[in-house]
Amino acid sequence: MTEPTRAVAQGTFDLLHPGHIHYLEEAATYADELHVIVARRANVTHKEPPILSDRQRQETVGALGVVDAAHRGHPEDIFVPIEQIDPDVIVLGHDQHHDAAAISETLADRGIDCEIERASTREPSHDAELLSSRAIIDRILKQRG
Ligand SMILES: Cc1cc2nc3c(=O)[nH]c(=O)nc-3n(C[C@H](O)[C@H](O)[C@H](O)COP(=O)(O)O)c2cc1C
Ligand SMILES: Nc1ncnc2c1ncn2[C@@H]1O[C@H](COP(=O)(O)OP(=O)(O)OP(=O)(O)O)[C@@H](O)[C@H]1O
Repeated sequence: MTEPTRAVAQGTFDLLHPGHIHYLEEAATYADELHVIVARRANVTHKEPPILSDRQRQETVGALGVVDAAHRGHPEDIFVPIEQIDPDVIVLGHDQHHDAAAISETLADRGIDCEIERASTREPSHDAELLSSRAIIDRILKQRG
């Protein structure tokens, strides 16, 4: 009996939208199981911090049918969950700022044998559709602020 293959996807996943679903559904096609690492608020430094707690974002992502397990990210070392999950493939998001080559190098240094893929972009399917947590927040502020 061969072990199920595992894919990892990751992100902040503050206010969920169809872009997240597109990314996770695509990431899930790379392996038998999809494991998602949800970024800790403290590690989201490249943009404004999420509105929702680490726990709420992890539990919401974990409830999605396409996700086999949602993990709260490690506070300091982003490769600790990778060592624990031991994935066959890491699927980067279409706009994620990580450099695939740099990740590959660290994986090799840490003896982790894992492919790296980049997911595609989901474009809006209608004018009013928002495919960004930030844009959803902006609309809330505009309409309710
Ligand atoms: C291979 C990999 C492992 C990650 N592991 C963690 C982690 O352990 N802890 C964490 O807070 N964030 C982790 N992240 C999430 C990054 O912090 C996340 O990609 C970054 O916040 C960008 O998220 P965004 O796409 O939502 O902007 C990881 C990202 C990658 C690519
Ligand atoms: N429209 C989209 N199409 C495909 N993937 C997406 C889309 N929007 C977000 N993602 C992916 O979902 C993951 C989590 O993204 P994130 O939590 O940063 O959401 P976001 O809506 O992009 O946030 P923000 O609007 O604050 O930048 C990332 O890997 C990102 O590439």
